[in-house]
Amino acid sequence: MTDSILELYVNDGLSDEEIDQQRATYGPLTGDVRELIQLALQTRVDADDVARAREHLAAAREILERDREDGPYGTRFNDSGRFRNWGNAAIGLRNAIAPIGGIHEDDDGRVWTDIHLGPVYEGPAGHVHGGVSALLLDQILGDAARISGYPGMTGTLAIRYRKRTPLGALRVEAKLDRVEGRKAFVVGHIADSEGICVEAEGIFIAPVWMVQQRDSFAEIPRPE
Ligand SMILES: CCCCCCCC/C=C\CCCCCCCC(=O)SCCNC(=O)CCNC(=O)[C@H](O)C(C)(C)COP(=O)(O)OP(=O)(O)OC[C@H]1O[C@@H](n2cnc3c(N)ncnc32)[C@H](O)[C@@H]1OP(=O)(O)O
Repeated sequence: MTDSILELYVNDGLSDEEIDQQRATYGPLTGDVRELIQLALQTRVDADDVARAREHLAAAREILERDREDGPYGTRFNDSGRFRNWGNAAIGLRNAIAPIGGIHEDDDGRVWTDIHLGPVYEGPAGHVHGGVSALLLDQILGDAARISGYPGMTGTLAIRYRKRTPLGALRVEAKLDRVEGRKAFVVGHIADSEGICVEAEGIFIAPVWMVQQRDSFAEIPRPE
């Protein structure tokens, strides 16, 4: 069965140089917008200054809207096999709400990231929103499955919030536990400097269309 999700896996024919150029152009824009999101929450300037700042933002929007796409970014790749999921809500390079900047892989298959969650990810006062923790774990557990050779969609994500997760510096990590047929079982956690705050077990299931696509690649593509 052809799955409509495949229509969002597109070879856009860009050269590696063009991809690098896009990264250099749009990455810093994402960083600026990320800072703006936090400023919108934290600024204490008065109404006149807010009005002036909004005029500048309107001018910036007018420029950016001159040439834009509609709809989701999807997953794009080129002839040399570089994959981009730059719209991804957890890790996308062009997504200003994505909290993860990049991931590390260890030789033993452990995947981890060190992140700093600012006040825009707040749930309980001063602490991380539980849904944001789930977002982080879904991504890093999914990446651990993929990097171990078993990419899949999240079938089940079981989360145990063991203690409150403070905003600030956190480590998120995950590792493949076992594989049964099309199901990859992955375990992971979020920790602060004093230990584990949130634990998770995920079951990542390779849909049939993904198994077919995966088999046509020499190795599982690494999104950038
Ligand atoms: C050009 C392609 C390139 C390929 C390489 C790609 C690189 C990929 C890059 C990146 C990878 C991803 C990294 C991202 C991380 C973030 C992931 C997300 O946030 S995903 C969004 C949230 N998840 C969904 O929206 C899923 C929605 N659900 C579904 O699509 C289906 O239900 C799916 C695929 C999960 C299962 O559907 P079925 O039709 O394949 O499953 P059936 O055939 O019924 O069952 C297979 C086995 O799985 C069990 N199963 C089915 N559903 C289950 C579930 N929900 N939980 C646990 N087990 C389940 C069944 O009991 C069965 O087990 P038994 O083989 O009998 O032992």
